[in-house]
Amino acid sequence: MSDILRRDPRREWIARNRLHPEHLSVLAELGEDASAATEWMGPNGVIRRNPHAVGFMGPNGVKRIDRSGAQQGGQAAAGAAEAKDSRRQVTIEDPAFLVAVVPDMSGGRLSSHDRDLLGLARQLADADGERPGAVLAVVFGTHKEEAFNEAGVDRLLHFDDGLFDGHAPEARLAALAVVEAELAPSHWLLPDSKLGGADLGRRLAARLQERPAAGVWQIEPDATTPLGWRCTGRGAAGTTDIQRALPRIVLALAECAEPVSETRHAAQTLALTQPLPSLLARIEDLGSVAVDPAGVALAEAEFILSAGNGVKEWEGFHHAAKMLGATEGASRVAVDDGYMPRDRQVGATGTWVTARVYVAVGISGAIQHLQGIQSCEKVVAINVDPGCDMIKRADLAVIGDSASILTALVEMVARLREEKRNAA
Ligand SMILES: Cc1cc2nc3c(=O)[nH]c(=O)nc-3n(C[C@H](O)[C@H](O)[C@H](O)COP(=O)(O)OP(=O)(O)OC[C@H]3O[C@@H](n4cnc5c(N)ncnc54)[C@H](O)[C@@H]3O)c2cc1C
Repeated sequence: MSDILRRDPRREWIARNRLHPEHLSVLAELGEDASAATEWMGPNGVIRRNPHAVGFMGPNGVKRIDRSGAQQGGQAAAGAAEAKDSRRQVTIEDPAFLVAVVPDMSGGRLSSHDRDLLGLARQLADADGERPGAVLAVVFGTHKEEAFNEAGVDRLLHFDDGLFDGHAPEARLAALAVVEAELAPSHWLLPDSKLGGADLGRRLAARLQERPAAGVWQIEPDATTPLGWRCTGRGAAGTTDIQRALPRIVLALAECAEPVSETRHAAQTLALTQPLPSLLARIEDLGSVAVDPAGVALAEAEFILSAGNGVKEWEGFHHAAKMLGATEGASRVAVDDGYMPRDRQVGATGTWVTARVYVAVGISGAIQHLQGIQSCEKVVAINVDPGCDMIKRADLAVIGDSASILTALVEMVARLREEKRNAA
């Protein structure tokens, strides 16, 4: 019997349609307790979600949604565990070709831009089911990433020599040239970002004497082009979109593709057989310069501690920001009330921030504020109201009084630093 998955669109439709008379029996057939089923695996391995399964029946038969956060948290945690377990394992033993991705790895981890790029690479690698390709991640310097497999990486080439740490475009380019000579990837994908990818990608294109596509935000199959794909990228200083045949070297923007979320890959380590050329670098990285986080522009800050109307002890807030090494931000109310300067306002009419960690202290989560933090990677909310919109948006929520939580946080950080000092 063929092992091709056969879909039954009618059954899938019934599973989604809670008003259908056979809804419960079809959910049960799919192997779930229908009353509790919020997620189940569809026939093609894609996770299906039933938003109507959230909540509970009140005493008068009306459905209630628990806004205390307890149910949401529980479901989210259970959902995360389930989603983790339900990822389909994909192993590509003998790839027909390689798609090379050079992530920025800012802060030693895959950024959301890097993950989007890996999603784009998967589109290229998985397009032909008969001839699957493998996604090769080329990573430089020391890193802390542990989930290359969940981000869609089949092969991992790690250059961990200290030579590649910091700003080392010449050494990195030399290594990429060796990868090109030895593995000849079908495509090179780099983030079109200020964190190194844009510069390295253009250097690589010059070295390989190939014209790259920059500012790419979409690719589509197109049999009339030499490589079978066309791409759309921003052009004319971001004022227009340009479509062209997809070249081999692609510099892609954030959100160019959906990051991988439903499969787990081998992330098998590769090593080159050829040695890297010895190099006399003309650029020397003297290391990063410590800056006062308070002076960092909000739009560029990586870690923001932001205050709202729920902050009552301002001295404690400023002390906490200093202790944590965070850049200060604020809601409009905190600014209008004169507690924070106007240039610290986050939101639609303030600054749109892209921090890796955004801690919202006593901020309710009005839509104008949430707009300004939509690109933040992780949001932590400190609030007395478990039902407020900021708690719903947050990846981690702490329910309680802002002053006492910040005091406890500062004490904990001081204690940990002390312990580290004593151990050293
Ligand atoms: C055109 C327009 C543009 C706007 N642009 C922006 C913008 O760019 N940025 C922006 O921020 N707002 C903007 N606003 C305002 C926005 O609508 C909200 O009014 C504002 O964001 C609310 O600020 P807040 O969350 O600090 O205050 P509140 O809404 O008053 O919320 C305070 C929060 O603190 C919590 N809290 C209270 N006491 C404590 C305590 N002791 N400990 C912990 N938590 C506590 C409360 O539960 C509440 O959730 C705009 C509004 C308009 C109309």
